[in-house]
Amino acid sequence: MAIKFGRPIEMRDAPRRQGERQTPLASSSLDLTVRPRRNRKSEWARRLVRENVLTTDDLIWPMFVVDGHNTRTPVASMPGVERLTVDQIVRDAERAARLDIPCIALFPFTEPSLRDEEGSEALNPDNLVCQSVRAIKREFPDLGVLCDVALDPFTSHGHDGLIADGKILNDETVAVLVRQALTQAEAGCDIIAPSDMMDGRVGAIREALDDNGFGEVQIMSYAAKYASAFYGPFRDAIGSAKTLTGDKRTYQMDSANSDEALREVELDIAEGADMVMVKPGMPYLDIVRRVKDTFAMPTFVYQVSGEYAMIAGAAANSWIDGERAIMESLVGFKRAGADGILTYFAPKAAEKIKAGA
Ligand SMILES: NCc1[nH]cc(CCC(=O)O)c1CC(=O)O
Ligand SMILES: [Mg+2]
Repeated sequence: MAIKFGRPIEMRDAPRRQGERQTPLASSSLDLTVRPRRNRKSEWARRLVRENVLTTDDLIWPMFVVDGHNTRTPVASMPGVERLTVDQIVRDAERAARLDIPCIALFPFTEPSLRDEEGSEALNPDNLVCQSVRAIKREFPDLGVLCDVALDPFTSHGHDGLIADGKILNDETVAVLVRQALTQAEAGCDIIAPSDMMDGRVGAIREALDDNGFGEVQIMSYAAKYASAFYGPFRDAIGSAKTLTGDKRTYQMDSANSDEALREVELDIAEGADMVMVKPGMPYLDIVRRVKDTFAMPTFVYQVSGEYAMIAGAAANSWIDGERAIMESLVGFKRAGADGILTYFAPKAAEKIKAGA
């Protein structure tokens, strides 16, 4: 059947039956040959024609790590999400493994006293991220661990790179990011995920990993990352919201752009990215679709903190049915072409999937 704009051409002019019917219609009946509702008549019929499925294999669970012991601190703007001390991160890693979530992602809340202009704590082999990776890998070597590469959790100004005269320096920042990536790889990180949006960082990190015996460490590039208001709660969670000076629009993308996302993704693939990511998620589903269709790469999407807060906040007020909204938003990413989703809803969604719901 020829399809144009998603509709079979043959159907456009013939929605109704031609000629005489054997059985006369009741006066209120439409004489329709095609009734799409037939395929929705019951749960088994809907399951039979369902085009996309969400499985636990599609999920990456981002977690926040903080200094201390045996403590879980709620993040006010992300109801249900907590900052965890390293021992508690290991407990949630165990939960991830039990739920068949393939991979977790780690983000640190760095003590303000450890933050400086250069983000030097990023290079400390004993920083919270590295401690967590080692602790997790000791107990759960088969759980994937992704580490974010960017300086914002470690800088006093909250930017992802080094600053001089109010400008974010590109090449100087890349040199530091390379060292940060090596530090994380040394700790046992499986996937390096540069989220900084400096030009050329994927190639530089790939070369350094290969030169230092980390040829198997993957790179998931935040390739099309937009300057977004939806990162607000994340910046609360890592403690950079109050300190951030200005915004990130000289390095993160303009939300009005789409072709530019393809150019960014193309560059990161050429530089050696194994997987690419679009971020944020829900307002950028068109970008996910274009990236997947254009490059046929493993394509990930980040349902970011503000998206989480919108759903969790509305659900907490009973303005929406939270569980259904979560699953609907996640299958929406699959429908758009995503191979996987970073989402703070990962454990909840995995539990629901496992319960067969
Ligand atoms: N470069 C850091 C980084 N890595 C992931 C997020 C956002 C994640 C979220 O909002 O859930 C950010 C924030 C930012 O760029 O300001
Ligand atoms: Mg780029």
